[in-house]
Amino acid sequence: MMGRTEVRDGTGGTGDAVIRLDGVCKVFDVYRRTGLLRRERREVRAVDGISFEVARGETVGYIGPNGAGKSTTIKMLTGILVPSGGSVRVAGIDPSRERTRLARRIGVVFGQRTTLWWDLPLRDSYDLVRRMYRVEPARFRANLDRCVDLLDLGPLLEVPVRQLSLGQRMRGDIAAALLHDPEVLYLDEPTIGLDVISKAKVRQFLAEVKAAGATTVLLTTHDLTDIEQLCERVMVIDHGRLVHDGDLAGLHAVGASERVLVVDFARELPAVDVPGARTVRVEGPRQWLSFPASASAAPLVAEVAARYPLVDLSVREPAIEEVIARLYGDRASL
Ligand SMILES: Nc1ncnc2c1ncn2[C@@H]1O[C@H](COP(=O)(O)OP(=O)(O)OP(=O)(O)O)[C@@H](O)[C@H]1O
Repeated sequence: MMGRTEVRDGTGGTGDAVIRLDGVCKVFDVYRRTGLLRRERREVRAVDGISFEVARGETVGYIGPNGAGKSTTIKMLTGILVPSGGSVRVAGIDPSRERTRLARRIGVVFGQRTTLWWDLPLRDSYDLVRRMYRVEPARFRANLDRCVDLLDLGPLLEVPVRQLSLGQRMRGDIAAALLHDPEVLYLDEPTIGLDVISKAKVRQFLAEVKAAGATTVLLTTHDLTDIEQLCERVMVIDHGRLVHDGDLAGLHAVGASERVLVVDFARELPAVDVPGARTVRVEGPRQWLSFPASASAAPLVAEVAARYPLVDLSVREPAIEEVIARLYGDRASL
């Protein structure tokens, strides 16, 4: 299952790993009231023996269904939570022991909440970041100019954060996380709730960060397009365990997932019959054709267009949950 080949050094790890987890666990005690004065203790193993390494400059997707343990992992990587077992190193630092020292070396973006100051204009928030991390002025200016340029922040710098749209705020948050040149960037759902244009801007910016090669990125998302556009490697966590570590194609192959071509014809037709796909739904002139996610849609589209009066089409990606459900279905039947 672990589809990655790693060159190990004598210390049991890869030479240039910036993030290193070895047998990491996090157990929460959860109490449930069972009577007037009685409560029952239950253990939740949110992370259950995870080991992986991420090399310098890699952008890795970290995905899984709700409650899988992604946020718990990221909280251990930032030092907010102390692991119940195993060891964590980020840039050579044990996060829970040296959280403040680590903070200078990492950047964190949570899609669900902002790290910016709500009532301050973006520019003032950035100035506070500069002072907090004691970023050298010339470096700060260069980083800010680059972010303003690539994230289109120019017209927003004087606007208080609370007046920004979600997409604008997210771009502002991403810039704030990078102004101190972190070696490692954690992105927790950076495109959640964004419109198509904002999503594209965020992805394009992250692609530039990746191309520059200096930052190691761990990306948590429910949007497979984020992964497809940014990550050669994807790790899947479910029930606190790593169930896949490899490329996205490998995940689709293992999960036997399917994409759906939605076609609109000029008129109602019986279910179409084209090689490499099966028609799974017909509704008036619209039909849904399922085909393997690992296959290209191009030959299928060409075939349909050549044989039928095609008016419009779109391709629907499988949801991560669906891929993982299949992956698990397959494993359960082994
Ligand atoms: N502080 C806590 N106390 C008790 N249980 C917790 C706590 N934090 C997380 N859990 C539990 O640990 C498990 C993993 O949660 P976690 O938030 O890491 O999942 P996730 O993969 O980030 O999910 P989501 O995609 O919904 O954010 C869940 O069962 C959750 O209920």
